[in-house]
Amino acid sequence: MNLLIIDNEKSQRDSLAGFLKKRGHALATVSAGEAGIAYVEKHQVDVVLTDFRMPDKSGMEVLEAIKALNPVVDVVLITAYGTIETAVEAMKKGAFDYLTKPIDLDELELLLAKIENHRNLVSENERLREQLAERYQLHNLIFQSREMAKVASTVARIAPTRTTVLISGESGTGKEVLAKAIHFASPRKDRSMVTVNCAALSDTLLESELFGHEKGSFTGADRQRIGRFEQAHNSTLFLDEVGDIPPATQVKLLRVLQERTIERVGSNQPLEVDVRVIAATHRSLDQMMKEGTFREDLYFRLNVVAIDIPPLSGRRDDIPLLMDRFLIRFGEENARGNMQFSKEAFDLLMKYDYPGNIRELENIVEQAVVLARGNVVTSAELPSTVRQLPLENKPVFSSLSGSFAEQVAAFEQGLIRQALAGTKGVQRRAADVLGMTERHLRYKLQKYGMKD
Ligand SMILES: Nc1ncnc2c1ncn2[C@@H]1O[C@H](COP(=O)(O)OP(=O)(O)OP(=O)(O)O)[C@@H](O)[C@H]1O
Repeated sequence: MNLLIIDNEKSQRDSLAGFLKKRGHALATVSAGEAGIAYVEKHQVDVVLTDFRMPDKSGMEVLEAIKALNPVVDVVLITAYGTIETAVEAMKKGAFDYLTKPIDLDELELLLAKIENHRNLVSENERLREQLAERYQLHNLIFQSREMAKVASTVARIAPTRTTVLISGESGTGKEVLAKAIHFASPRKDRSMVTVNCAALSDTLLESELFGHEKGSFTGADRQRIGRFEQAHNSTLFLDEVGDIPPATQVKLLRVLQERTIERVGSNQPLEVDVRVIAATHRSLDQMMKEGTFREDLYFRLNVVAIDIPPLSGRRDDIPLLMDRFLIRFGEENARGNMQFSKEAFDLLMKYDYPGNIRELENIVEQAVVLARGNVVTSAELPSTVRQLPLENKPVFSSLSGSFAEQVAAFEQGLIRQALAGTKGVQRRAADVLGMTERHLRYKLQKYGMKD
């Protein structure tokens, strides 16, 4: 360990130092309290052995100062007059222990072994806690909004189980990202998550995709095929766009979920599978169920835990963090170094509604990074839908030309026009809005030749 001895008596310092060096510790010595505190401030120290009575500071003051600087340092007080009171006070202030003079070297050695043991345990605990935190830090899921924190806490609760989860949310809100986050926070994380996009396949193909088929079971089935359920054995199966599963396949899916066995198309041999199913939909299954296009029994099987991801416009607190992370990511991917948004680009992106949700934000930032000339993304690189958003703090005049008087006049006219537009031309109310008398407003209108 790294030890520091603080003692004003040279003989005591030297004898302790000699002994401790021989025991393999790294050692520093100082002769006063203040110097000891300064040393701790600048160096890595594990244990401080400090004398109790010193001319400049008491051992108790040294103890307090060191603990305030770095609470991880263990402090041992050395006192000539061991009284219960001093011991109690020292322990209360956070000393690891105290020793009485003359120091019994065996006792000192035992004490240091105890400290070392304790420190190892503490760092082991910290490591375990970090590992735990890492596990609960959701894989690739960026958020800071309260809405998503709620989602994340549900995920943390249900991830370790095998419960079926139904994720709903608009397109691009991150349903697949969330499914992966659940998978990676689950005990199944060491096997890959298997994904099926149910909307992308025709009825027959979807069935064989999900459950596999035997050779010759239908035209074109020229060899046996392992289905996604079998592939996802002991892992997670993500059924994206589950609302698009046709009714006949819905029945089969329901049976698999109930019985936990599958049959390949063209076989009646049941195979047991242990699969956790996460389903996602951008459609309202609730509505589809009412309309009779989605089976009620399947809906309840899937909807054991329901997670609804709000659209990005409903959790605007996530926007700046996502902007920032995407800027870093695309900056790195395109070897553009440290990128930044100009103030105007930032304000516009903060204002936009993102009908395409996170996917749209991601695309906008990627495109802007690619188009940017230097390291700054300006509003010129943003799509016109974003660029054309009105910004309240936009200057009234677009260029600084003309004399001071001309610019002030233009500014005043702009304000007056805006106020009149807001009050549908009613001058009395416009004057109120502008905080001037009606007479003053009329004077200005006349002065600028504006329509009365
Ligand atoms: N919380 C998030 N943090 C980081 N990236 C995200 C997050 N949510 C979504 N994304 C990104 O946004 C894009 C869309 O996400 P994803 O494919 O998961 O959405 P989806 O809801 O499944 O969309 P769809 O319904 O269209 O399939 C992806 O590129 C993903 O990386």
